[in-house]
Amino acid sequence: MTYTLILLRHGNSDWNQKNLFTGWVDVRLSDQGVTEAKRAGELLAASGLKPTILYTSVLTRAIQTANLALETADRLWIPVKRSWRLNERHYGSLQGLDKAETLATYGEEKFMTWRRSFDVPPPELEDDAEYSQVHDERYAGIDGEIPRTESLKIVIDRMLPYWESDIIPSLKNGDTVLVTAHGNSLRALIKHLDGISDDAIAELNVPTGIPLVYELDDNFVPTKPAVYLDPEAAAAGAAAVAAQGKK
Ligand SMILES: O=C(O)[C@@H](CO)OP(=O)(O)O
Repeated sequence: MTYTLILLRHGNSDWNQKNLFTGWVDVRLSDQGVTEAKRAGELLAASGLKPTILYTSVLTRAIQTANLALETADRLWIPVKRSWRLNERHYGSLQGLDKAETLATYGEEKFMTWRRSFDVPPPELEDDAEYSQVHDERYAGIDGEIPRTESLKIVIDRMLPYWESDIIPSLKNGDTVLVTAHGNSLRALIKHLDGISDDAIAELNVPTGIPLVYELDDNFVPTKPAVYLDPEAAAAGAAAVAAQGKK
């Protein structure tokens, strides 16, 4: 028995376009992101893959992306589950800062440690800061504290319980699962699925808006390398993410 899992990072957002650290700030898709999301739906339809359940974060850019992709693929009707556990990594006090300015101010080593180290979170965001989420009603019911910052390790620790409790049961049920989430929450899931080391994960970047398809075995381990439905665009998109800040 094999299981099909499709991962999709949201399309380019307004803040991706402006080159700002985003994290839990609830920005919307840019026009480019809308186009990317529709194209993701075209790629899904052309591949013959038919998602039967959708998982998203509770951030608008992921929800918009999923809706546009599924509408394009004529599957807007499938059941949906959303969880904050699929949210982007909380970027702490970097949320809202310009990536190029941050790089220039703090230097490459610190910038890359904050962006891509496994377990060093950026400084915490103050509760009264403009881009804090502590009073956001969508997080009123979350178990435990709302994060003030997160490392990739912390994202893995809050995302994996949901993978186990909800997404794996859907796969076991025979569903073709579409997970629409974020650069760093998907890096967390890919690290787990592909068994990538804490060091090597620094090099992995996820492009916006291109479905990544896994075939998993009975132990939910990939039977072969996952495939982007547009490999060329995915490689170019991942390189663009890696270069953020340097322009
Ligand atoms: O700003 C963010 O929230 C993320 C994703 O857009 O950026 P980065 O790729 O720098 O982790």
